[in-house]
Amino acid sequence: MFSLFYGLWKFVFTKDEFHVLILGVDKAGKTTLLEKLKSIYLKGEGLPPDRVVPTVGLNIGRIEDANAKLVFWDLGGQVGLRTIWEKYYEEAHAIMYVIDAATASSFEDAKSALEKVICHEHLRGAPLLIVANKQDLPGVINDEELSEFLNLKELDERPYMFQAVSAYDGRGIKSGIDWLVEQIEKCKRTETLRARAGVAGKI
Ligand SMILES: Nc1nc2c(ncn2[C@@H]2O[C@H](COP(=O)(O)OP(=O)(O)OP(=O)(O)O)[C@@H](O)[C@H]2O)c(=O)[nH]1
Ligand SMILES: [Mg+2]
Repeated sequence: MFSLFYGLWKFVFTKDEFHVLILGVDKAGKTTLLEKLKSIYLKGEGLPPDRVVPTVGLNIGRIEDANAKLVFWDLGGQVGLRTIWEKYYEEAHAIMYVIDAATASSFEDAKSALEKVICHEHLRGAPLLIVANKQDLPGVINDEELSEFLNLKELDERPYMFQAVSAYDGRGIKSGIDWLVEQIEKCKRTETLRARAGVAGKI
C-alpha cells in the first residue's frame, strides 16, 4: 500500500529531468549564456562574463523551473573539439544552438556546424532553439534576419525556434527556456527517452 501511495506521490510531485545540449562554434557565447542562466534561475550563482574562459571539457549547469528540472551540457566549440559533441546526442532531450549574431564572419562556420547537428540521426526529433546571441552589441542581426541568412533546410521534422538573446543582459533567455520546456514535454523523443530510461532502470 505504501509503495502504491509513494508511486502516486512521486508521479504527481516529482519533476521530470531533461538534458539540454548547448552547442555552437567557439566564441558564440555558450558558457557565458549558461552562467547567465544560472544567475537568473539560481539567483546570483552564475559567474560574471569576465571569469568565463574558453571551454575544453564539459560545463554542467542545473536549473529548475515551475515544471521541470533542466540539466545543461555546455561543450567547447573549437573545431578540434566538435567531434565530442555527438557523444552526447543520444541522451539529449533538446538542443540550444548558440550563434554570435554580431559577428558576420562566423556565420558560415556556424551554419555548416548546425547543418551537421540537424542531420545527425541520434538527434532525430529533438527540439531546437537557435539563439541569436549578443543582442546588446551594435550592428547585431536579430532572430528573423538570422533565420533568413541561415536559410536552413531539413528543419521541418522537429520543433524549432529562433530567439534573440543577450548572455550579458539576459534578454530573451526566459522566453527561450519556456519554449524549450514546453516543446520537450510534448515531443515524441521525450517519450522514447523516458521509455528507454525506464527499461534501463529495471535491468
Ligand atoms: N557583448 C556580448 N558579448 C558576449 C555575449 N556572450 C558572450 N560574449 C563574449 O563572447 C566571448 C566568448 O564567450 P564564451 O561564453 O566563452 O563562448 P563559448 O561559445 O562558450 O566559446 P567556447 O567555449 O570556446 O566554445 C567572451 O568574450 C564573452 O564575454 C553577449 O551576449 N554579449
Ligand atoms: Mg564555452
